[in-house]
Amino acid sequence: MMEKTQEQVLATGQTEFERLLFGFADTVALKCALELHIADIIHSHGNGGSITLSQLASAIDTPFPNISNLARIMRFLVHKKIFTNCQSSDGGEPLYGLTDTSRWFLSENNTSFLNFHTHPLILNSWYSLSRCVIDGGSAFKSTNKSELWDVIKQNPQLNDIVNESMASTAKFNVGVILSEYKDGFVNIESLVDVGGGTGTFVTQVVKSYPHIKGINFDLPHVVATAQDHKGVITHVGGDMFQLIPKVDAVSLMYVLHDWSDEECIKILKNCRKAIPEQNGKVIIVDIVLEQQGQEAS
Ligand SMILES: C[S@@+](CC[C@H](N)C(=O)[O-])C[C@H]1O[C@@H](n2cnc3c(N)ncnc32)[C@H](O)[C@@H]1O
Repeated sequence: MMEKTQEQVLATGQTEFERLLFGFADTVALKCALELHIADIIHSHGNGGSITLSQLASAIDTPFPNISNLARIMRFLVHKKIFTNCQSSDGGEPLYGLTDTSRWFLSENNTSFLNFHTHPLILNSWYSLSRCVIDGGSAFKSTNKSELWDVIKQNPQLNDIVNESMASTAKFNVGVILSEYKDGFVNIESLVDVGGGTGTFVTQVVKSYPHIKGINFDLPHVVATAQDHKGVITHVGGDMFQLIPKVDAVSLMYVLHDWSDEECIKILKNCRKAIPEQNGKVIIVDIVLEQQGQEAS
C-alpha cells in the first residue's frame, strides 16, 4: 500500500478534527427539531406519516417568511438519520419521514430527556470543564456555584424536567432488566431503589414480583412530587450519604456514575449497612466502560 503524502495526512486529520469540533451541532439540531415539533408533525400527518417541506412549514405554528433554512436543517437531520427523505411515488416533492431515532422525541414518548440535557443550566456547565479538570469537583458546581441536586431543589420546573426525564428512560430500562435478570429478584422479600427518582423502577419490579415490598428512596423534594402508585410501593425521602432503609436488597440504577470514587464508597458502605450480613444483595445498573474507554455493549 502506498504511504500517505504529508498533505493527505493533514487532510485526514483536519476532517476528523472538524467532525469533533462540530459535534455540538448534532445536539442543537436535535433541540431545534424538538422545539419546532418536527417529529410530532410528521407522525401526525395523514400521508402514512410522511410530509413535504411545504406541508411541514405550514404545520409549524409560526409563519415562515422563507423556508430555505428549514430545508437546510432538514437536510442535516436526514444526513444524521434522524429523518428520512424519499421521492414521492407521484413524482411530486420529496417526502420526509420518521426513523427509529426520531421516534424518541415524539411527545408521546416523553421528550424530557432531551429537554434536561439541553437545559441552559446544563449546557452552560460544559464551559467550565477545563476549570473543573484543574480544580476537581463537577463542572456544574463550578458554573452554578451549587451542585445539580441542590439547584433542582430550588427550581420546581427543573425538578419536574429531571424527574420526568429519569422516569422516561427508567421505563425503558426496567423492561430490559426484568427480561434479562429474571432470577435476580426471586429470593428478595424487600427492595429499596436508592436514587429511584419518582419510583418507576421499583414500581415495575413489584408489579412483576408482587411478593416484594418495594421502597423508592430519593431526596425529599423528589419523592414529594412522586405519584402514590396506589400503595404498590412506599416512597421514602432521605439522603443516601446518611442512611438507607433496611431491606433484603438495594438497587442503584444510574446513580453511581454521578459521584466520585470516594462518594461511591460512602454510598456503597451505606448499602452494606442496609442489607443482611449473609445474603443481602446490591443490584447496580450503570454505564460500564471497557479498558479502552468505550462503553460495553
Ligand atoms: C441520574 S438520577 C437516576 C434516577 C433513577 N435511578 C433512574 O435511573 O431513572 C440520580 C438520582 O439520584 C438522586 N439523588 C441525588 N443525591 C441523592 C442523595 N443524597 N440521596 C438520595 N438520592 C439522591 C437524584 O435526586 C436522582 O433522582
